[in-house]
Amino acid sequence: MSLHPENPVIVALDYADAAQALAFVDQLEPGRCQLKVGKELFTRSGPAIVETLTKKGFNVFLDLKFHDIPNTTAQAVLAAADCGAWMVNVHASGGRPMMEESVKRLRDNGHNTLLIAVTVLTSMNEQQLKETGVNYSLREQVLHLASLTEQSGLDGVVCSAQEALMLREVLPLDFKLVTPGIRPSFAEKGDQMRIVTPAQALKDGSDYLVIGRPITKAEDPMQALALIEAEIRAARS
Ligand SMILES: O=c1ccn([C@@H]2O[C@H](COP(=O)(O)O)[C@@H](O)[C@H]2O)c(=O)[nH]1
Repeated sequence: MSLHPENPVIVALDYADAAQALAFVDQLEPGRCQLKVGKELFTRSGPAIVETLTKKGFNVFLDLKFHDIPNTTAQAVLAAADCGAWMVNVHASGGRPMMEESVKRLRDNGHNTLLIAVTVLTSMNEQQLKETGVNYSLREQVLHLASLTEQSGLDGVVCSAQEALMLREVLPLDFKLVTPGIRPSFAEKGDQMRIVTPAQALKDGSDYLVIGRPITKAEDPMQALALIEAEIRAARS
């Protein structure tokens, strides 16, 4: 089994501006969940939003999925850590030198920020992956990129919880599996292809469940979060 954190939910704050994000966050007590700042909110509101959420006592996953040459990526990862992010990420398909340089740059500068890598986006299926020129099956590609990520010294990967059981069999217990594409039974699939319920994701070895629209677009976001937490408690009892 993996070393599950007590509160595994990472809420994706995919809001158009800081005011909307903070209106949601102000209803939460720190420690109840982690928060994710992604490309939309970061591009609209800048690094200040990470500092604000961190000062409120939340762990912030800055999900900018860097993918560039090693030096550029490493400097961007360092900048993300300097903002106070608890977790940052790159695309594993950027390759070993890019990942090794990024983790080295973080540690050389005294950061213990978690660095993880995206394997195959949870919005992709077999056919879409093939169209990008990858000839491995989707599961083979996830396994291949997760192994490369682990060999490059990173802390974990972003994958679908559909791949969690497979990865848990071969990767160390403390290697983090961060899984978007989480859909409780009451939520719509939207553009996600490889979806799993919160309870099943934890059962199969996910460490963190990234959940956006099922909470943020719900009629009552706090009630949606409470329902998900209840499902998690039941799965653990
Ligand atoms: O493979 C990936 C990597 C990142 N994401 C991000 O997670 C959230 C999921 O939001 P939902 O609304 O629950 O679908 C979103 O911010 C994505 O950018 C992902 O979905 N898949």
